[in-house]
Amino acid sequence: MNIAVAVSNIRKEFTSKKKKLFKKAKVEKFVAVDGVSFNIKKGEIFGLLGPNGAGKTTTIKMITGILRPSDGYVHVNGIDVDKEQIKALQNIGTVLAGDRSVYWKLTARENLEYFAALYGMGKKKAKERADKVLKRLGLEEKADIVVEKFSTGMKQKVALGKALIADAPVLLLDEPTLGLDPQAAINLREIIMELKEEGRTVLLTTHYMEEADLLSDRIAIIDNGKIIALDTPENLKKSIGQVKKINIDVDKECKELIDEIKGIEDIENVIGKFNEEENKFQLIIHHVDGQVIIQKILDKIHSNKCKVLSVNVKEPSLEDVFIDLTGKSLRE
Ligand SMILES: Nc1ncnc2c1ncn2[C@@H]1O[C@H](COP(=O)(O)OP(=O)(O)OP(=O)(O)O)[C@@H](O)[C@H]1O
Repeated sequence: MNIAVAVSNIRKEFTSKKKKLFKKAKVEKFVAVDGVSFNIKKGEIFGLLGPNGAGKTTTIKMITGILRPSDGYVHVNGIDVDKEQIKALQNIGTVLAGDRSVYWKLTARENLEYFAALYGMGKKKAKERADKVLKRLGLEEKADIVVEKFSTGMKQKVALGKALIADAPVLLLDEPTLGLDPQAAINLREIIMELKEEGRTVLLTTHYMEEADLLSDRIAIIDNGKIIALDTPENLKKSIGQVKKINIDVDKECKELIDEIKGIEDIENVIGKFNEEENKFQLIIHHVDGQVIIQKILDKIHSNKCKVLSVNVKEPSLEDVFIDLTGKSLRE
Protein backbone atom coordinates (compact mmCIF):
# COMPACT_ATOMS: atom_id res chain seq x y z
CA MET A 1 0.00 0.00 0.00
CA ASN A 2 1.33 3.32 -1.10
CA ILE A 3 -0.63 5.61 1.24
CA ALA A 4 0.86 6.43 4.67
CA VAL A 5 -1.81 8.84 5.93
CA ALA A 6 -5.38 8.92 4.64
CA VAL A 7 -7.51 11.77 5.92
CA SER A 8 -11.15 11.44 4.87
CA ASN A 9 -13.53 14.34 5.22
CA ILE A 10 -12.58 15.25 8.78
CA ARG A 11 -14.41 17.97 10.60
CA LYS A 12 -13.88 19.47 14.05
CA GLU A 13 -16.45 21.56 15.78
CA PHE A 14 -15.57 23.21 19.07
CA THR A 15 -18.18 24.46 21.48
CA SER A 16 -17.41 27.13 24.01
CA LYS A 17 -19.50 28.75 26.70
CA LYS A 18 -19.46 32.54 26.82
CA LYS A 19 -20.56 33.84 30.18
CA LYS A 20 -21.78 37.35 30.82
CA LEU A 21 -22.49 38.76 34.27
CA PHE A 22 -26.07 37.97 35.45
CA LYS A 23 -26.85 36.25 32.15
CA LYS A 24 -27.11 32.62 31.19
CA ALA A 25 -23.96 31.28 29.52
CA LYS A 26 -24.29 31.23 25.77
CA VAL A 27 -23.00 28.15 23.94
CA GLU A 28 -21.19 29.02 20.76
CA LYS A 29 -20.12 26.59 18.05
CA PHE A 30 -17.05 27.02 15.93
CA VAL A 31 -15.94 24.83 13.03
CA ALA A 32 -12.12 24.77 13.04
CA VAL A 33 -11.72 22.04 10.39
CA ASP A 34 -14.43 21.69 7.82
CA GLY A 35 -14.40 18.57 5.63
CA VAL A 36 -10.68 18.14 5.05
CA SER A 37 -9.47 15.21 2.90
CA PHE A 38 -6.01 14.31 1.63
CA ASN A 39 -3.74 11.29 1.19
CA ILE A 40 -0.04 11.41 2.00
CA LYS A 41 2.03 8.95 -0.01
CA LYS A 42 4.74 6.90 1.67
CA GLY A 43 8.07 8.71 1.63
CA GLU A 44 6.52 12.04 0.79
CA ILE A 45 6.95 15.41 2.53
CA PHE A 46 3.46 16.84 2.55
CA GLY A 47 3.13 20.51 3.50
CA LEU A 48 0.04 21.93 5.12
CA LEU A 49 0.32 25.66 4.57
CA GLY A 50 -2.06 28.22 5.96
CA PRO A 51 -2.36 31.43 7.98
CA ASN A 52 -2.75 31.56 11.78
CA GLY A 53 -5.91 29.86 12.92
CA ALA A 54 -6.49 28.06 9.60
CA GLY A 55 -6.86 24.65 11.28
CA LYS A 56 -3.38 23.13 10.82
CA THR A 57 -2.74 22.09 14.44
CA THR A 58 -6.31 20.84 14.86
CA THR A 59 -5.81 18.63 11.77
CA ILE A 60 -2.56 17.19 13.17
CA LYS A 61 -4.20 16.55 16.53
CA MET A 62 -6.96 14.59 14.79
CA ILE A 63 -4.39 12.53 12.88
CA THR A 64 -2.69 11.54 16.15
CA GLY A 65 -6.00 10.88 17.86
CA ILE A 66 -5.38 13.57 20.56
CA LEU A 67 -8.58 15.15 19.24
CA ARG A 68 -11.48 13.09 17.99
CA PRO A 69 -12.99 14.33 14.73
CA SER A 70 -16.63 15.43 14.95
CA ASP A 71 -16.95 13.66 11.59
CA GLY A 72 -14.76 11.75 9.14
CA TYR A 73 -11.87 9.41 9.80
CA VAL A 74 -8.09 9.03 9.60
CA HIS A 75 -5.98 5.99 8.71
CA VAL A 76 -2.24 5.81 9.36
CA ASN A 77 -0.54 2.96 7.51
CA GLY A 78 -3.96 1.43 7.08
CA ILE A 79 -4.85 1.63 10.80
CA ASP A 80 -8.02 3.46 11.81
CA VAL A 81 -6.81 6.03 14.38
CA ASP A 82 -10.17 6.22 16.15
CA LYS A 83 -10.59 2.46 16.51
CA GLU A 84 -6.97 1.46 17.21
CA GLN A 85 -5.26 4.57 18.55
CA ILE A 86 -2.40 2.83 20.36
CA LYS A 87 -1.51 0.72 17.31
CA ALA A 88 -1.74 3.78 15.07
CA LEU A 89 0.48 5.81 17.44
CA GLN A 90 3.25 3.22 17.10
CA ASN A 91 3.56 4.44 13.52
CA ILE A 92 3.67 8.15 14.35
CA GLY A 93 6.22 10.56 15.81
CA THR A 94 4.82 14.03 16.56
CA VAL A 95 6.12 17.49 17.37
CA LEU A 96 3.30 19.90 18.14
CA ALA A 97 3.71 23.66 17.63
CA GLY A 98 5.71 25.21 20.47
CA ASP A 99 6.14 21.73 21.97
CA ARG A 100 8.23 22.09 25.07
CA SER A 101 6.95 18.91 26.64
CA VAL A 102 10.49 17.76 27.22
CA TYR A 103 11.76 17.86 30.80
CA TRP A 104 13.77 20.99 31.41
CA LYS A 105 15.54 19.67 34.51
CA LEU A 106 16.77 16.58 32.66
CA THR A 107 19.61 16.50 30.16
CA ALA A 108 18.93 15.96 26.44
CA ARG A 109 20.14 12.35 26.79
CA GLU A 110 18.02 11.67 29.90
CA ASN A 111 14.96 13.07 28.13
CA LEU A 112 15.42 10.85 25.10
CA GLU A 113 16.17 7.74 27.18
CA TYR A 114 13.08 8.45 29.25
CA PHE A 115 10.83 8.73 26.16
CA ALA A 116 12.44 5.61 24.68
CA ALA A 117 11.52 3.75 27.89
CA LEU A 118 7.95 5.02 27.55
CA TYR A 119 7.88 3.36 24.12
CA GLY A 120 8.75 0.11 25.86
CA MET A 121 12.46 -0.06 24.98
CA GLY A 122 14.80 -1.79 27.42
CA LYS A 123 17.68 0.16 29.00
CA LYS A 124 20.32 -0.91 26.46
CA LYS A 125 18.12 -0.31 23.41
CA ALA A 126 16.96 3.06 24.83
CA LYS A 127 20.57 4.14 25.29
CA GLU A 128 21.57 3.08 21.79
CA ARG A 129 18.57 4.80 20.24
CA ALA A 130 19.11 8.01 22.27
CA ASP A 131 22.78 8.07 21.14
CA LYS A 132 21.74 7.68 17.52
CA VAL A 133 19.12 10.44 17.70
CA LEU A 134 21.48 12.82 19.56
CA LYS A 135 24.07 12.28 16.85
CA ARG A 136 21.61 12.83 14.03
CA LEU A 137 20.47 16.11 15.62
CA GLY A 138 24.05 17.26 16.22
CA LEU A 139 23.44 17.34 19.97
CA GLU A 140 26.12 14.83 21.07
CA GLU A 141 28.36 17.43 22.66
CA LYS A 142 25.51 19.02 24.58
CA ALA A 143 23.83 15.71 25.41
CA ASP A 144 24.62 15.86 29.12
CA ILE A 145 23.53 19.44 29.75
CA VAL A 146 20.13 20.12 31.29
CA VAL A 147 17.62 21.27 28.68
CA GLU A 148 16.74 24.48 30.56
CA LYS A 149 20.19 25.79 29.62
CA PHE A 150 19.53 25.19 25.89
CA SER A 151 18.77 27.81 23.25
CA THR A 152 15.32 27.81 21.58
CA GLY A 153 16.74 25.96 18.57
CA MET A 154 18.35 23.28 20.72
CA LYS A 155 15.14 22.81 22.74
CA GLN A 156 13.26 22.42 19.46
CA LYS A 157 15.78 19.77 18.42
CA VAL A 158 15.17 17.84 21.64
CA ALA A 159 11.41 18.01 20.92
CA LEU A 160 12.15 16.63 17.45
CA GLY A 161 14.34 13.98 19.08
CA LYS A 162 11.33 12.90 21.11
CA ALA A 163 9.40 12.43 17.84
CA LEU A 164 12.30 10.45 16.33
CA ILE A 165 13.08 8.22 19.30
CA ALA A 166 10.66 5.43 18.42
CA ASP A 167 11.87 5.31 14.81
CA ALA A 168 8.30 5.75 13.57
CA PRO A 169 7.76 5.74 9.80
CA VAL A 170 5.36 8.73 9.85
CA LEU A 171 6.36 12.09 11.34
CA LEU A 172 3.92 14.91 12.03
CA LEU A 173 5.84 18.14 12.46
CA ASP A 174 3.74 21.13 13.47
CA GLU A 175 5.59 24.40 12.80
CA PRO A 176 8.97 22.80 13.63
CA THR A 177 10.98 25.93 12.80
CA LEU A 178 8.73 28.44 14.58
CA GLY A 179 10.79 30.91 16.60
CA LEU A 180 14.15 29.61 15.39
CA ASP A 181 16.91 31.89 14.17
CA PRO A 182 17.63 31.57 10.42
CA GLN A 183 20.63 29.24 10.84
CA ALA A 184 18.82 26.93 13.29
CA ALA A 185 15.84 26.83 10.88
CA ILE A 186 18.17 25.87 8.00
CA ASN A 187 19.70 23.08 10.13
CA LEU A 188 16.30 21.72 11.04
CA ARG A 189 15.16 21.82 7.39
CA GLU A 190 18.23 19.80 6.43
CA ILE A 191 17.31 17.21 9.04
CA ILE A 192 13.77 17.05 7.64
CA MET A 193 15.19 16.39 4.14
CA GLU A 194 17.39 13.61 5.55
CA LEU A 195 14.36 12.03 7.20
CA LYS A 196 12.67 11.93 3.82
CA GLU A 197 15.77 10.41 2.21
CA GLU A 198 15.53 7.60 4.77
CA GLY A 199 12.07 6.83 3.40
CA ARG A 200 10.01 8.43 6.15
CA THR A 201 6.74 10.18 5.50
CA VAL A 202 6.52 13.72 6.85
CA LEU A 203 3.52 15.95 7.36
CA LEU A 204 4.80 19.46 7.91
CA THR A 205 2.60 22.37 8.88
CA THR A 206 3.94 25.84 8.46
CA HIS A 207 2.94 29.36 7.69
CA TYR A 208 6.34 30.05 6.12
CA MET A 209 5.64 29.71 2.42
CA GLU A 210 9.34 29.51 1.47
CA GLU A 211 9.72 26.57 3.84
CA ALA A 212 6.71 24.76 2.38
CA ASP A 213 8.00 25.46 -1.13
CA LEU A 214 11.51 24.25 -0.37
CA LEU A 215 10.69 21.06 1.49
CA SER A 216 7.35 19.74 0.27
CA ASP A 217 6.68 17.29 -2.53
CA ARG A 218 3.05 18.38 -2.40
CA ILE A 219 1.29 21.15 -0.55
CA ALA A 220 -2.25 21.58 0.66
CA ILE A 221 -3.20 25.20 1.28
CA ILE A 222 -5.69 25.48 4.13
CA ASP A 223 -7.78 28.51 5.04
CA ASN A 224 -10.74 28.79 7.43
CA GLY A 225 -10.66 25.03 8.02
CA LYS A 226 -10.93 24.12 4.34
CA ILE A 227 -8.38 22.95 1.80
CA ILE A 228 -8.45 25.46 -1.01
CA ALA A 229 -5.67 24.00 -3.19
CA LEU A 230 -3.55 20.84 -3.27
CA ASP A 231 -0.73 20.10 -5.70
CA THR A 232 3.05 20.18 -6.11
CA PRO A 233 4.60 23.60 -5.39
CA GLU A 234 5.48 23.92 -9.09
CA ASN A 235 1.93 23.20 -10.26
CA LEU A 236 0.42 25.53 -7.67
CA LYS A 237 2.60 28.34 -8.94
CA LYS A 238 1.88 27.40 -12.54
CA SER A 239 -1.85 27.49 -11.81
CA ILE A 240 -1.62 31.27 -11.61
CA GLY A 241 0.90 31.41 -14.47
CA GLN A 242 -1.00 34.03 -16.42
CA VAL A 243 -1.02 36.27 -13.36
CA LYS A 244 2.00 38.56 -13.06
CA LYS A 245 3.17 40.30 -9.96
CA ILE A 246 4.66 43.70 -9.16
CA ASN A 247 5.95 44.66 -5.72
CA ILE A 248 6.04 48.40 -5.09
CA ASP A 249 7.24 50.02 -1.88
CA VAL A 250 6.10 53.57 -1.10
CA ASP A 251 7.19 55.92 1.67
CA LYS A 252 3.97 56.08 3.70
CA GLU A 253 0.90 54.02 4.56
CA CYS A 254 -1.87 54.89 2.13
CA LYS A 255 -4.80 52.47 2.27
CA GLU A 256 -6.80 54.42 -0.35
CA LEU A 257 -4.18 53.36 -2.88
CA ILE A 258 -5.27 49.73 -2.58
CA ASP A 259 -8.81 50.44 -3.85
CA GLU A 260 -7.63 52.93 -6.43
CA ILE A 261 -5.15 50.45 -7.93
CA LYS A 262 -7.79 47.69 -7.78
CA GLY A 263 -9.92 49.96 -9.98
CA ILE A 264 -7.40 49.85 -12.83
CA GLU A 265 -8.38 47.52 -15.67
CA ASP A 266 -6.53 44.13 -15.72
CA ILE A 267 -5.61 44.36 -12.02
CA GLU A 268 -6.58 41.10 -10.28
CA ASN A 269 -5.65 41.73 -6.66
CA VAL A 270 -3.85 44.25 -4.46
CA ILE A 271 -2.49 43.68 -0.97
CA GLY A 272 -1.00 46.53 1.06
CA LYS A 273 1.09 45.91 4.20
CA PHE A 274 2.84 48.50 6.32
CA ASN A 275 6.34 47.34 7.25
CA GLU A 276 7.00 49.03 10.60
CA GLU A 277 10.64 47.98 10.81
CA GLU A 278 11.51 49.53 7.49
CA ASN A 279 8.87 52.25 7.70
CA LYS A 280 7.43 51.63 4.26
CA PHE A 281 4.12 50.59 2.73
CA GLN A 282 4.51 47.46 0.62
CA LEU A 283 2.09 46.83 -2.22
CA ILE A 284 1.75 43.42 -3.85
CA ILE A 285 -0.11 43.80 -7.11
CA HIS A 286 -1.41 40.94 -9.27
CA HIS A 287 -2.29 41.78 -12.84
CA VAL A 288 -2.61 40.15 -16.24
CA ASP A 289 -0.75 42.70 -18.31
CA GLY A 290 2.69 44.02 -17.43
CA GLN A 291 3.41 46.82 -19.87
CA VAL A 292 0.92 49.63 -19.75
CA ILE A 293 -0.16 48.94 -16.21
CA ILE A 294 2.97 50.10 -14.35
CA GLN A 295 2.54 53.69 -15.55
CA LYS A 296 -1.10 53.71 -14.46
CA ILE A 297 -0.14 52.45 -11.01
CA LEU A 298 2.64 55.05 -10.68
CA ASP A 299 0.16 57.79 -11.62
CA LYS A 300 -2.14 56.67 -8.79
CA ILE A 301 0.77 56.67 -6.34
CA HIS A 302 1.80 60.20 -7.36
CA SER A 303 -1.75 61.54 -7.18
CA ASN A 304 -1.83 60.26 -3.56
CA LYS A 305 1.38 62.20 -2.85
CA CYS A 306 3.39 59.08 -2.06
CA LYS A 307 6.99 58.55 -3.06
CA VAL A 308 7.99 55.30 -4.80
CA LEU A 309 10.91 53.63 -3.00
CA SER A 310 11.25 50.55 -5.22
CA VAL A 311 9.52 48.64 -8.00
CA ASN A 312 10.09 44.92 -8.61
CA VAL A 313 8.54 42.59 -11.13
CA LYS A 314 8.53 39.10 -9.58
CA GLU A 315 7.74 35.47 -10.38
CA PRO A 316 4.61 34.26 -8.58
CA SER A 317 5.27 32.51 -5.25
CA LEU A 318 3.04 30.29 -3.07
CA GLU A 319 1.98 33.45 -1.26
CA ASP A 320 0.64 34.71 -4.60
CA VAL A 321 -1.30 31.47 -5.04
CA PHE A 322 -2.85 32.15 -1.64
CA ILE A 323 -3.60 35.79 -2.49
CA ASP A 324 -5.10 34.70 -5.80
CA LEU A 325 -7.38 32.19 -4.07
CA THR A 326 -8.41 34.22 -1.04
CA GLY A 327 -7.71 37.88 -1.81
CA LYS A 328 -5.66 38.14 1.38
CA SER A 329 -2.08 37.63 2.41
CA LEU A 330 -0.83 34.54 4.30
CA ARG A 331 0.56 36.70 7.07
CA GLU A 332 -2.32 39.09 7.56
N1 LIG B 1 -9.87 23.61 22.01
C1 LIG B 1 -10.36 24.58 21.26
N2 LIG B 1 -11.54 25.19 21.57
C2 LIG B 1 -12.05 26.17 20.78
N3 LIG B 1 -11.45 26.64 19.65
C3 LIG B 1 -10.28 26.08 19.31
C4 LIG B 1 -9.67 25.03 20.09
N4 LIG B 1 -8.50 24.68 19.47
C5 LIG B 1 -8.39 25.47 18.38
N5 LIG B 1 -9.44 26.30 18.28
C6 LIG B 1 -9.68 27.30 17.22
O1 LIG B 1 -9.66 26.61 15.98
C7 LIG B 1 -9.06 27.43 14.96
C8 LIG B 1 -7.95 26.65 14.32
O2 LIG B 1 -6.89 26.53 15.26
P1 LIG B 1 -5.52 25.78 14.91
O3 LIG B 1 -4.66 25.82 16.13
O4 LIG B 1 -5.82 24.46 14.32
O5 LIG B 1 -4.93 26.73 13.78
P2 LIG B 1 -3.49 26.73 13.10
O6 LIG B 1 -3.73 26.74 11.62
O7 LIG B 1 -2.65 25.65 13.65
O8 LIG B 1 -2.95 28.16 13.53
P3 LIG B 1 -1.48 28.66 14.00
O9 LIG B 1 -0.67 28.79 12.74
O10 LIG B 1 -1.80 29.99 14.61
O11 LIG B 1 -0.96 27.66 14.97
C9 LIG B 1 -8.61 28.71 15.66
O12 LIG B 1 -9.59 29.71 15.44
C10 LIG B 1 -8.56 28.32 17.13
O13 LIG B 1 -8.83 29.43 17.95
